[in-house]
Amino acid sequence: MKRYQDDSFALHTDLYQINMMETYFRDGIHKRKAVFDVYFRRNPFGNGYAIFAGLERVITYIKELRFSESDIDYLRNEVGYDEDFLTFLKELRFTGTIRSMKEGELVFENEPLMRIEAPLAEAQLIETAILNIVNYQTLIATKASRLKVVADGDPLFEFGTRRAQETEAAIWGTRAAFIGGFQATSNVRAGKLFGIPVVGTHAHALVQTYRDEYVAFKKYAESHYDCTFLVDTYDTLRSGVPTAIKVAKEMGDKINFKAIRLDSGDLAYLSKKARIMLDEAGFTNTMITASNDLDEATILNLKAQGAKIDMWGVGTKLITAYDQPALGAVYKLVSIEGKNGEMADRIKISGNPEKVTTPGMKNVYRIINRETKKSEGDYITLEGENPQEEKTLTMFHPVHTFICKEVTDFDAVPLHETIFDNGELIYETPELTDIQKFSNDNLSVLWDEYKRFLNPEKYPVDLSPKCWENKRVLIQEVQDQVRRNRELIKNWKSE
Ligand SMILES: Nc1ncnc2c1ncn2[C@@H]1O[C@H](COP(=O)(O)OP(=O)(O)OP(=O)(O)O)[C@@H](O)[C@H]1O
Ligand SMILES: O=P(O)(O)OC[C@H]1O[C@H](OP(=O)(O)OP(=O)(O)O)[C@H](O)[C@@H]1O
Ligand SMILES: O=C(O)c1cccnc1
Repeated sequence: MKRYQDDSFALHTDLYQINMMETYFRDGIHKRKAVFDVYFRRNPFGNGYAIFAGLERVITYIKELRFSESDIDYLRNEVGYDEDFLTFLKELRFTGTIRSMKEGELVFENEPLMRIEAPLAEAQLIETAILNIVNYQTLIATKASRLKVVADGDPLFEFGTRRAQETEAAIWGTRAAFIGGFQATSNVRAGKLFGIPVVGTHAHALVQTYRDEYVAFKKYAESHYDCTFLVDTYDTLRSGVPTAIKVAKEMGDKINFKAIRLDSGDLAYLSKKARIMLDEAGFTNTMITASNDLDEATILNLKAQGAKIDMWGVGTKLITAYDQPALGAVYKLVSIEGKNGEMADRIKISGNPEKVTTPGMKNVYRIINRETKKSEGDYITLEGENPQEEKTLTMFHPVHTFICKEVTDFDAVPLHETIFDNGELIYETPELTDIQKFSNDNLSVLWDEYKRFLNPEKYPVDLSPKCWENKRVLIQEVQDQVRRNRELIKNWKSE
């Protein structure tokens, strides 16, 4: 096959999206307004919350969305669409409205992270890329936030590029990790692109190159002011730590003996012993960094063992979301314009009540108790409802409706921002450090029960009575329709 230039993201979609676009185009309904929700059904890693990330990349994708000449050539030559449809694709730009959670926002299961209102064909096309971006970045930001909670204020460094699922995952995963609370990265390109602080020690290769640990540390010290020596190449306590101390003493003020790094063995035992050796040599400010397949469970455990580790380098388990590599966010149609121009809500039924979609154009509010300043839960309304106007909010679980509470003195904080308004980008992405701060500050509205690392309490995400009634009516309508269809098929078979 001829090779085509990789010059656009428009084909970064599943073929079925373009096939559906073609059906809508042939039927003349491709310009009807459709509304889709992006949401996930289970918080990742058994966590009590997730951290939303990915919006910046979604914005760039939407802004630049257009089929290039080579895209059209490929579709014409290799897939075989007709010219009129190809002309439509060629002229396509995103003209819809996107409302979204801000990056760094605390988000929960079954609430719309993004709401896309756009001509049906456009909204259909962008599903795959949006999910691709948001699923991964939200997963990594959440993993990073879990690590931050257990690190309890210690600096966390992202070391994962070499183990990431390809280059873009490393870059955008690093950005997501920073949003979730990591302090720095070893990936220099991520530093350049996003302004994330870069950090680096040295690898075992340096010691292997000079063979002798003393020579290696000395050469490194002669070429760098800030020194972190990796002390585990041969024998951490008998050779690595004493050699690092010797070199630091010899170099005196010519270097800043910042840290040693432990990368194997029993990190609790070695760090305690190394701490004593450093202190006894007068290097009380020299810190200990640990790495080696760390994750939140290991860090928590090392802390429980009294490990004397000050900084943590986390690679594989963070950047690959090792224990749960997919978030599972979905993109579901919730409303569509009818022939008469009026919007008609749509539902998708499932045998599992938690998988039944919530129809209608919706908004999400965080209900903050004015007295405690803590969140009572998130509250999903239909468009046009304003929960702030209610004196008393009745919040009930959308499946187990007997779980119910009344809230009176509250602020209803809208969580969605308008990003694109009829195709026009009206949102300015904040500085990454502000996003990180926003993400960190947000955690203070959650009671500790929702933040705990193991078996957290389930955070309420509730529907307004109107939203719930709308869903109930649609379920009824679909059930009636299924019954009618079954009758028709029965009659047709017996004819
Ligand atoms: N005291 C400790 N308590 C709990 N887990 C630890 C402790 N010390 C190290 N670990 C973790 O145990 C795992 C040890 O893995 P592994 O046995 O592969 O490392 P290693 O043999 O020490 O080093 P390597 O094989 O990388 O040279 C790592 O995930 C590490 O972070
Ligand atoms: O363990 P991770 O959480 O994935 O963190 C990144 C790992 O990458 C490096 O090891 P590698 O064996 O690739 O190289 P090095 O030890 O020779 O530096 C580093 O020493 C860490 O162990
Ligand atoms: O700088 C480091 O210590 C580092 C960088 C990448 C991976 N592992 C360690």
